[in-house]
Amino acid sequence: MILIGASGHAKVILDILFKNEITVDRILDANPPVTELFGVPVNLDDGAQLSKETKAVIAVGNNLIRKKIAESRLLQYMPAVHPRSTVSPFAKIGTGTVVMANAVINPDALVGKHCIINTGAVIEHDCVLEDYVHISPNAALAGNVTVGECSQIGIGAVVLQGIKIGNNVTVGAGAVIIRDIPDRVTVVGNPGRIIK
Ligand SMILES: CC(=O)SCCNC(=O)CCNC(=O)[C@H](O)C(C)(C)COP(=O)(O)OP(=O)(O)OC[C@H]1O[C@@H](n2cnc3c(N)ncnc32)[C@H](O)[C@@H]1OP(=O)(O)O
Repeated sequence: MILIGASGHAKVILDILFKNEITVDRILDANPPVTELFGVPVNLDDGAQLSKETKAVIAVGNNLIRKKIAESRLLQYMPAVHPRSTVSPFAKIGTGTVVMANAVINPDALVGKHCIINTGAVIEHDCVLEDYVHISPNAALAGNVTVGECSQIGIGAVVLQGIKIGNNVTVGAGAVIIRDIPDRVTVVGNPGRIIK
């Protein structure tokens, strides 16, 4: 297994992989901030081709950059699920998606590829998360919520049941979303209002 990205987010993913007794051989980073993380060497990512059989997780928090890397490098992307998260056997999570400690994903939720379900996040029944979504720590989606590609739900935000959130949306920390949100906007506050 390799990681792509050596940020703080990578530390959390390494911790999850270690807890699952998965060996990480190396970490690639286009601009390595360190030479090793928890004993795993960090190497310069010069864009060289890797075997398509290489198992990998993209440990990059920025949704658009994660998408760019996934689309430019065809590897065997793996999920990373913390053993103390709760993922229903009736939910689905896509390749490359990471699920942090204490997160809950309830039945019939569909979580796409390369998503981040961060620490303590709650994804209720029947939610649909498209690819490259990030649900930040302690954010909660009530039942039947839809979140479009590359959108981020900020730390501690809540989304009421049945709401549809568009693509490339940023929901600010602590926001309360009570109405559908169109594509490419930033929403903050309670009730959530569009500021950009
Ligand atoms: C493990 C991890 O760390 S995961 C990462 C978790 N991090 C997050 O969830 C961060 C979420 N990001 C935010 O909440 C950000 O503040 C954003 C994206 C909503 C806005 O950021 P920016 O685009 O830089 O906007 P900026 O800081 O200039 O604020 C614009 C206005 O919105 C207000 N504002 C910003 N964030 C919020 C918020 N969360 N709630 C209410 N108001 C807010 C500001 O006070 C400012 O108001 P003003 O124009 O009246 O002065």
